[in-house]
Amino acid sequence: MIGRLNHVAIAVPDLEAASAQYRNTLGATVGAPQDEPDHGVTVVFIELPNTKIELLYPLGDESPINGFLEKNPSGGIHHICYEVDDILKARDHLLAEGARVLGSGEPKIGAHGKPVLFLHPKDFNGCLVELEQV
Ligand SMILES: C[C@H](C(=O)O)C(=O)SCCNC(=O)CCNC(=O)[C@H](O)C(C)(C)COP(=O)(O)OP(=O)(O)OC[C@H]1O[C@@H](n2cnc3c(N)ncnc32)[C@H](O)[C@@H]1OP(=O)(O)O
Ligand SMILES: [Co+2]
Repeated sequence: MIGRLNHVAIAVPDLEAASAQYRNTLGATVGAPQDEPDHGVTVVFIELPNTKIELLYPLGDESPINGFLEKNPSGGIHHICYEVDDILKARDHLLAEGARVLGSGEPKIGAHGKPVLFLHPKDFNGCLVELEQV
């Protein structure tokens, strides 16, 4: 069911500084900030040869990243995103397996314009999992 690793997301306390560090210190190809109001984040994607890094910064008071940064003020790995062919089929399988799908359970459109869902970290070894239909 899960396919390629689409991205690894890192919540950062300073998006500009983290972007400059990846661009200048790590010599990576760093995209422009992208507001995702539906998800309460501003994201920056870093293209790697085999996957992407998604830098996450809170957008708005309700952002799910605020709580994470309060607990982890210097930032940290926030989630990993796996690709799936059919997100509704994957969701129904996961629900049947007893996993918790976060939010309404209906996919939202993510930063790549594709449907995404999130699975509770407590069900996956303390790791917040995102699924993206590609
Ligand atoms: C758009 C873009 C894209 O790629 O397209 C994105 O990714 S958007 C990315 C932003 N969107 C999301 O993250 C949506 C999914 N996230 C959520 O629904 C929520 O953040 C959540 C349910 C994971 C956590 O909600 P919360 O922070 O209010 O809840 P709590 O603080 O009570 O956390 C409950 C327990 O989960 C743990 N916990 C919280 N967040 C994480 C995380 N990222 N990774 C691992 N564990 C986590 C807490 O430490 C706590 O553990 P303990 O009980 O042991 O203390
Ligand atoms: Co993501």
